[in-house]
This record gives sequence, C-alpha cells and structure tokens, in this order.
Amino acid sequence: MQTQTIETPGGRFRVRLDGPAQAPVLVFSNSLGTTLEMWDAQAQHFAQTHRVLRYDTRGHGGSVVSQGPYSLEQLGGDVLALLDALGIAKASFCGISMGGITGLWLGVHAGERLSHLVVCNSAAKIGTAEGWQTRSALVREKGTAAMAELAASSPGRWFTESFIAAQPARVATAQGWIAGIAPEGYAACCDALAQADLREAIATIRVPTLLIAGASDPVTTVADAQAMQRAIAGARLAEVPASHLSNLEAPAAFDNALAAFLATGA
Ligand SMILES: O=C(O)CC1=CCC(=O)O1
Repeated sequence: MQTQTIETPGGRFRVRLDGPAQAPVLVFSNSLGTTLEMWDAQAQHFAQTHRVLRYDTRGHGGSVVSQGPYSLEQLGGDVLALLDALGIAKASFCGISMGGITGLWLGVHAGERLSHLVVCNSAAKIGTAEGWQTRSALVREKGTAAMAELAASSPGRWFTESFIAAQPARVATAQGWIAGIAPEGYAACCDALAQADLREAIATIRVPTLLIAGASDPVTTVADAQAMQRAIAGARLAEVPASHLSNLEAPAAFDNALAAFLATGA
C-alpha cells in the first residue's frame, strides 16, 4: 500500500498503513526535518506483527503546513485526530526526538489511548528555548536557503562520524528529507519545541514505557533518557550504538529493543 491522505479537523495528513488490518496498531512519529520514510526499515520489520501507521508530522512532508507557531498540544492532538479518523481506539506509539516528546505528551494527556509508549532519542525538554527561537527565526528569514544550510549540517546532528563515512547514500537520503521540508512548517515545529517542557508532567505517565537512547547522541543524551527513566514509573531503558537518528544508524539493535518491549503485552 502507498501513502494516503487523511483529513482531520486540524488539516490533512500524509500517512501510510502497512501490515494486517486486524493486527495491533503501532504508530511511528518522525523527528524534526524528516518524513515518514525515516521508518521504512521499521515498517518492513513490524508489519509482520502489527498494523503499522506512519504519518508526516504537521509542517512536514505531505501533511498540512499551517501557519505557526505550533504547540506540543497541537502535535499530540494531531495523533489523536488521526487515530479517531481511522477508528483506532488504542495503539502502541513510537516516536523519535520531536516524535518522542509528542509521545510523552500523549502519555501524560491521553494515556488511555496507548498500550505501549516508546520514546526514542528524546527528552522531556529538548535543547533550549533560545536555541529553537534562533533557529525558527533564521528559517523564517532565509526560507529555503536556510533549509539547504540545515540539510548540509544535519549529518553532524544526526549520525556518528563513522556512519557518515560508511553510509554516504543513507546520509544523503536523510539530507534530502530535510531539504524538502517547507520552511514555515519546520520553523513552527521549532516554536513548539521552544515551549515544550514536560519535565514535571511525565511523572504522571502510567503507560508501559520504553526509552531508547543513542550511546553517541549529542542532541538528546543518555543522561536525558536516564532522567526520564527516573521520572516515569517502571520505564525501561535500552541504549543502542548510534547517534541521534538511532533507528537509521542501528536498525537491528533498535528493532530488537522495540520488538522485545512490544512483546511484553502490556
Ligand atoms: O536539530 C536536529 O535536527 C535534531 C532534532 C532535535 C529535535 C528533533 O526532532 O530533531
């Protein structure tokens, strides 16, 4: 099956569904500057056991690029609207980086819709408000030229030096995603990250939670994941040999950690 467009009250979303229609649903949520294609390897793997739902986050890929700023509540609400539109009462959710903090918001505010929560390469607060405000202002000022600059610098934020040297084609594919993101959509998601701070709220999460951290992630560190583990009752932590986009850099370790957790049948 190819991608399709789902209309929600908040706008249209580009989604892709794979796997048996009756299988338990597993939602994948992308990071800032990527698209649902970042989950190609995981979709292939988990479509054996799950109905896999991937979507382009608001402002990204083929989904709605509404005027910003966006908020984390809006990004989380988009997931609930998609589940509602597709008639899905409950799902497992796996998000990376911005997708991960979106998952934390869902765990806090809509835990009854989740059977498993997987938060990858993320944190309850990512970076600083000033850093995100600077980035969103730059993108709004320079438009597509800024997106080209971000594409050029993205390998250093996303992958280890050794992966960049060994896998130039995969790195170039990922750079192509960010280069194609609409500037306003990217900037508006930076606005959401500037405001997002769930450091206190995550203590209320009662959904079975797995945290996946990249051992060499300079953006959202292992220490960030350990802090979340201390805050979320019963949360597990898996460390994989990768930088920030760990599902792309270490897919086997990532998939093994995710599969073992999903098999715990929460
Ligand atoms: O800055 C980046 O590209 C890394 C990142 C931070 C949040 C996110 O989703 O990606």
